[in-house]
Amino acid sequence: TNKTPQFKYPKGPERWHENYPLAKGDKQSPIEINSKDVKHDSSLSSWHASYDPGAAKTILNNGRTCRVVFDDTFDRSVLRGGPLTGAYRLRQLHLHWGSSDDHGSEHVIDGVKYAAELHMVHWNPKHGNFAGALKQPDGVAVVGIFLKVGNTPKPEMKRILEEIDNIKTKGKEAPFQHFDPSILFPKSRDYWTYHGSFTTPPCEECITWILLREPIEVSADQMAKLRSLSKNPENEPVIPLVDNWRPPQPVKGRIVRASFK
Ligand SMILES: CN(C)c1nnc([C@H](N)S(N)(=O)=O)s1
Ligand SMILES: [Zn+2]
Repeated sequence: TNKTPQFKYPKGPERWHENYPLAKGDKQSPIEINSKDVKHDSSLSSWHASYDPGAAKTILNNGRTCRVVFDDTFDRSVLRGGPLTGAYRLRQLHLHWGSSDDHGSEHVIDGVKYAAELHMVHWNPKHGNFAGALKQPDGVAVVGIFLKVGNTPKPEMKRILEEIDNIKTKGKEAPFQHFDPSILFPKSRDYWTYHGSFTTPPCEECITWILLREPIEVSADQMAKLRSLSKNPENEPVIPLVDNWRPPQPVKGRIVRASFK
């Protein structure tokens, strides 16, 4: 039972376009990826992240997701290679998850919905600042990592989930330092890439998506921990922060390339 995703916006995803016209664009995200339609591109190089653990600053609950914010005032934590030209600066990471383990990811792979999807948002400094990058087709690069419930959970996820108790309600923020998000990467560097958008309004179509093929494992308890976050501010009636995912959008003829055969 995939309950309709809940969002902080007064309207659900089907009505976002009434206030955010881009939401009805031709390059919206997320999308369903079907391996039969994917094109292997042997010219795609491998991607490389060089993150400075000292760039991690805080973790916050913005009522929509839990987000770790990084210092992006210079090329301190960058992503290069793959489909990208130049170095993109890591700005923040956040997650999308469901109300149960059978759904929660935004992208759907060959019909599979993962329990959660982690996004690492990077921007291209050639566009001056983040706001400027949002207006460019090559402005932003998001690495997406799928999370599935398993018996050998990644110890590195613990760091983020340990902080959850300090940011239970909307607006809560806690220091989050000495954290290198590359420890969350799976073994394989295989990825799909396509051009799309932010999955929350205003849904700017400025994103080069790099979706890692190999999911990482989290435990059922870790998923329950994520679902213990609330959308409401402190001292207000509890609204569980779950199902903060946008449903797949029309592909509209876009080609999804794979770095692997
Ligand atoms: C402006 N920023 C950083 C973002 N806007 N929308 C975001 C979405 N959560 S996603 N999923 O990254 O497109 S992140
Ligand atoms: Zn996201």
